[in-house]
Amino acid sequence: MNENLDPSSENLSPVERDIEKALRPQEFEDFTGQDKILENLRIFVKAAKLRGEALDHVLLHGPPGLGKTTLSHIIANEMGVNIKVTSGPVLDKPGDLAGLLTNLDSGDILFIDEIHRLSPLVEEYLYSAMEDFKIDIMLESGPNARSVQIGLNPFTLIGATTRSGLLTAPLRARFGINSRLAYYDAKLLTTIVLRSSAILNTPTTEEGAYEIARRSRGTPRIANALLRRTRDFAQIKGNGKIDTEIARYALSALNVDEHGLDEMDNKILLAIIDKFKGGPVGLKTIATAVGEDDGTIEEVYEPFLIQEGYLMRTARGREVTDAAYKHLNRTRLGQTGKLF
Ligand SMILES: Nc1ncnc2c1ncn2[C@@H]1O[C@H](COP(=O)(O)OP(=O)(O)OP(=O)(O)O)[C@@H](O)[C@H]1O
Ligand SMILES: [Mg+2]
Repeated sequence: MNENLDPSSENLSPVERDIEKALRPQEFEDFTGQDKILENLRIFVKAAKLRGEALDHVLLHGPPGLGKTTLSHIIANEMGVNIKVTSGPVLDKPGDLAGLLTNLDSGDILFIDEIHRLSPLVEEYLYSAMEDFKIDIMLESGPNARSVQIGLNPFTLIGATTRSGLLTAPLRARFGINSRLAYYDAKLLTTIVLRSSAILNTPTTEEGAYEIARRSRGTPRIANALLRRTRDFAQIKGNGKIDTEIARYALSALNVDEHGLDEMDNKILLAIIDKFKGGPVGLKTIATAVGEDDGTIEEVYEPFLIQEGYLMRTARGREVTDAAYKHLNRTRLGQTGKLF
């Protein structure tokens, strides 16, 4: 994904990080879209609070930037509990996990990002913690080594992943609540852009917001990033206001394609068209052609291309649609290599 448009929070400047924080919804009320998921979560949170219990474990999956981390923090706020944040690759020994788990108060949330990247050893260690709120810890080492079982405060594990296909069945089965976030339509993203521009004190017309929204790849993170950059253009090249004209100007200066597809989206479609006559072609072959991991293509890029009608998944492999040819200004050739 284009780095400028998809800043993961680690490589943001302090100012940008503050902005990111200000834009992040804090309560169910501020979170736009994903209605079905929200509706259920509100009920589960309310019921758990009424019973004075920890919320059941939650698995959030879906493409990057759709609100998994945001939703986890909202759940903690709404439950009125603490949230400890870690990630799969960081937890490389069961001991790291034990330290975190034993420090959780009753009802607290442990958020594990990129949970598909847990090592098998740590994952197995997590099973009894999730199921019985118990873990084994090793006392001493060498010949005196022995393990004791200790009880944990009831807690909620929230796991987030962009690659749910990589989760093992036993881990997946231990989540009582399992939600897949979907891409946002342009209308929802317009609401998000308008909310963000209000927080940023940038006057924005509904049409201007829509122009940004419809070119944001169905993704709130990209919509917010494009809004911030468009705001810069509005300030320097315009009168500080965002309308359709300045939005179009900014988006074209930022090389954002008319339909919001990013570089990798277009690369995938072009490879299928130019190298494989539009398909069908296998996923691994596409991955090699564009130099991207096949799992990432399958779980990050394909869902959007399929949703937007550029790509089809068939029994014989991936095929592009006429819309893809049109989008990329290519002409579909017949089997003989001649034009239809
Ligand atoms: N439903 C929403 N309403 C308003 N803003 C949202 C919504 N979802 C996400 N955002 C905004 O988009 C940004 C990215 O969301 P978030 O970090 O939660 O995505 P993520 O799914 O955790 O992504 P990743 O897989 O890369 O970790 C947030 O900072 C937030 O400002
Ligand atoms: Mg996240």
